[in-house]
Amino acid sequence: MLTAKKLVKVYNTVPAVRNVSITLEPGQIMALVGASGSGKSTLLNLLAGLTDADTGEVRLNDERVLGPSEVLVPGHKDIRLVHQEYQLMPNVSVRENIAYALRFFEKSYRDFRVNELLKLCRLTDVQDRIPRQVSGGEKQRTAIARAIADKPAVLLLDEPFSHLDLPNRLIVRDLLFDLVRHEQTSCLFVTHDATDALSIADTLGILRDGKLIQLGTPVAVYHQPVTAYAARMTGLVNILKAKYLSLLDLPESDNPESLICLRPEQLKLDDTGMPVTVRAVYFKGSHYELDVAVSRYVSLRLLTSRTDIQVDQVVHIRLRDNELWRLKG
Ligand SMILES: Nc1ncnc2c1ncn2[C@@H]1O[C@H](COP(=O)(O)OP(=O)(O)OP(=O)(O)O)[C@@H](O)[C@H]1O
Repeated sequence: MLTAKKLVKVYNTVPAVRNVSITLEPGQIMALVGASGSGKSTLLNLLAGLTDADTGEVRLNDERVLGPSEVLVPGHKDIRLVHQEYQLMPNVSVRENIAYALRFFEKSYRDFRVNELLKLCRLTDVQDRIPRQVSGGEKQRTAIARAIADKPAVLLLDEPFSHLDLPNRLIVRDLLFDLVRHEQTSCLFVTHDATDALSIADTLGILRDGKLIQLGTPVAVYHQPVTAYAARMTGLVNILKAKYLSLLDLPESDNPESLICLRPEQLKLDDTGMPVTVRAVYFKGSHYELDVAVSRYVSLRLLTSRTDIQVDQVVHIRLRDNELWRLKG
């Protein structure tokens, strides 16, 4: 189990990580989501023992993970970090890049394990190519295969999905899923886009300005975000002041300035609902996203499978159930 307790890191005067505590169980996938500059990379480096914390500590089971000022070779043997740039050896094949991580093992085991990793990471067909002859997705999977070759307890990934197209994102998502299931590796990745995090993580954290402002299951964070930032980081959302609830035929709350979070799927088209004007229609493949004007000041997003909605059309909308989520800020 990897635990971080009250980690703090300040660069000169810039606080990059503020008092972050997390626990990562074996076989668990955790995603930390945050905007650019929220401290994601710094936190990963602290967890990997590659940056010294100002205060706080990281432990793997009962052992303290030492920082670079305390050891000759920075990093912990059971914790691996896959960087965004992959850092592969450019002049040797995919297979040899992976095998290098196993150079201290017997050849028969090394061959067996490399074949297993090539299969797990869907790289068998490109194993003899050098990195510049494979795609970005394949490079990244090579970096993951190399990182997990000697079965570390913890795999940390910096933005594993950000440079990949959709098919490759799905391959990496499935790969991480298989990895934790087959090898009981703990996996923590950071990302600025929660789309993949929501579907794969057991636990989702929201980082803002170096602080972990929320930690919970993806379902809980998605439906009950603590702030407007957490709501926006986890998907499409309507955020409106409580004083506008009457426009939706809902009772206003005691504090008219408090913020209400309404996910688009909580709204539906319903002929008995409030009239609104369609401002835009976006085709999303499986459905359409509508931007509707409720008043001069309030517009909302909702989803529909109807194909007949046009811009400027008046439609009627209603809340699916009367459950509203109030944000704290
Ligand atoms: N070596 C450094 N020296 C000074 N400030 C730094 C250093 N590294 C990061 N910072 C600052 O610390 C804060 C957190 O940076 P960090 O790179 O951890 O964020 P991030 O969430 O990973 O950002 P991004 O998504 O853009 O990579 C930022 O304000 C950044 O400018």
